[in-house]
Amino acid sequence: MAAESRSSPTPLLKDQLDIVIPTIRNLDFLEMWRPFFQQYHLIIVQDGDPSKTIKVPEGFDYELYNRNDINRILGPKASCISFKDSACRCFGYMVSKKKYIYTIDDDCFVAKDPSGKDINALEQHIKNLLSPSTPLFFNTLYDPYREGADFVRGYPFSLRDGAPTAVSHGLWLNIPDYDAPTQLVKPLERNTRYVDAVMTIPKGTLFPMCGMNLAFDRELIGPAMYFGLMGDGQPIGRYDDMWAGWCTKVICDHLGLGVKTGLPYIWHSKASNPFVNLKKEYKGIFWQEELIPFFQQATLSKDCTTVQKCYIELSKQVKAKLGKVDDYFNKLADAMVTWIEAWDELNPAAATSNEASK
Ligand SMILES: O=c1ccn([C@@H]2O[C@H](COP(=O)(O)OP(=O)(O)O[C@H]3O[C@@H](CO)[C@H](O)[C@H]3O)[C@@H](O)[C@H]2O)c(=O)[nH]1
Ligand SMILES: [Mn+2]
Repeated sequence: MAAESRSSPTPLLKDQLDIVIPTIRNLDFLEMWRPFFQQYHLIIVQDGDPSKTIKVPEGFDYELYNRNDINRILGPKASCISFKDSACRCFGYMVSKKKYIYTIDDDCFVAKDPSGKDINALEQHIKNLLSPSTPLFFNTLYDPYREGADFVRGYPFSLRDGAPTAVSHGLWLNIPDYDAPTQLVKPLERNTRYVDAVMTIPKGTLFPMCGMNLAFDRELIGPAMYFGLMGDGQPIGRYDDMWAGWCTKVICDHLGLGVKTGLPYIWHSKASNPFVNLKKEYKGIFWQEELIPFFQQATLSKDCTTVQKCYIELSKQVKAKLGKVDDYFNKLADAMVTWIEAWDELNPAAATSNEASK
C-alpha cells in the first residue's frame, strides 16, 4: 500500500496571525525560526533610514514598511509612530488584518527546553491565547487548562470557565530584559532558569510588559497596544512596551480579559549597550514612580465598553494627571488619541462595530 503522503499539519491559526518584526538590522535570525514561522505572514517594520535595503531571507511571505511608507499611509497621523526606536513595531499591529499578532525582536532566537528540544514559541503563545485566563482567582497549580493540570481544591466552580485571554507574555533565556542600572551592576548575569509555567496576572496587578516575545488577540485588545512615543525627539526610550503593558492591563481588567506570562521562552542573544540604555531610560526610572500609582488608581467608567473608548478615557486622565509630571505626557496623551484615530481609519470595520456598541 502506498505510504500516505504525510503532509505536515497546517500550523495553528496559519491565516489568522501575523508576525510583526521591528528592525534596523538584517533578518538572518529568521533562518533559525523558518520551521516555525515560514507558513505565517510577516509584517516587517523597518526603522531608521528608509533608503537602506533590508534583506528578507527567501521563502517568507511578508510585507515591509519603512518610514516613507508609514508617512505615506498615515499622513500627519504618522507623528504618533516612534522613529529610531523599537516602538515603531506598533505600526505593524495597526496595518495587520489578522485576529492575532506575535511580535519578536530580531536578536531573539529559538531556545531549547530542558530536554534539549527546540521551543516553538509561536505554538505556545497560540495555546496561551486560545485557552482562558484566571484573573479573578489565583490557581496555585498555575495554568489549570494545561494538559496534566487542573483547578485545585477550593477553587470556585463558578469561576472555572475563566476569562478570554488577550495577551500572552513570553520570557527570555540568556540575556534577560533588565533595565540599564541592573545591567550595569550585573553585566555577566545570564538567565539560565527555565520555569515550566504559564500563569495569569491577577486582576488589579500591573506588570512590566516586554515587547520582545509577545503575542496578543488584536481583536480583543489591539487598540490598547500603542507602544508609546519614544526614540528620535523624545526625552525617553525603552518604555514603549511598558506603557503599552500598563494601559493594556488596566483595560483588560476593566473589560474582563486575561493576561498571561511565562512560557514560551526565546533565546535573547544581544545585550544592548547599558550606557545607551541608561540615557534612554533615565527619566523613566524616576517617572515610573509616579506612573505606577497613576495606573494602579486609574478607573474607567461603565460607558467605556470598547477598547477605543477605554483608551481615549485613559488618554484624558494621562493629560489631567501626568501632564504636570512633565509636558511629555501631554504630548503622549495627544499621541494616544492620534493612534486611536489612525487605528480606526485603517480598521473601519472594527471602528463601526465600536460605534455600534456606543
Ligand atoms: O532604533 C531602533 C532600535 C532597535 N530596533 C529593533 O527593535 C528590536 C529591539 O532592539 P534591541 O534588541 O537592540 O534592544 P533591546 O534592548 O534588547 O530591546 C528590548 O528593550 C525594549 C526596548 O523598548 C525592547 O522592546 C526589548 O526587546 C530589534 O528587533 C531591533 O532591530 C528598532 O526597530 N529601532
Ligand atoms: Mn535585544
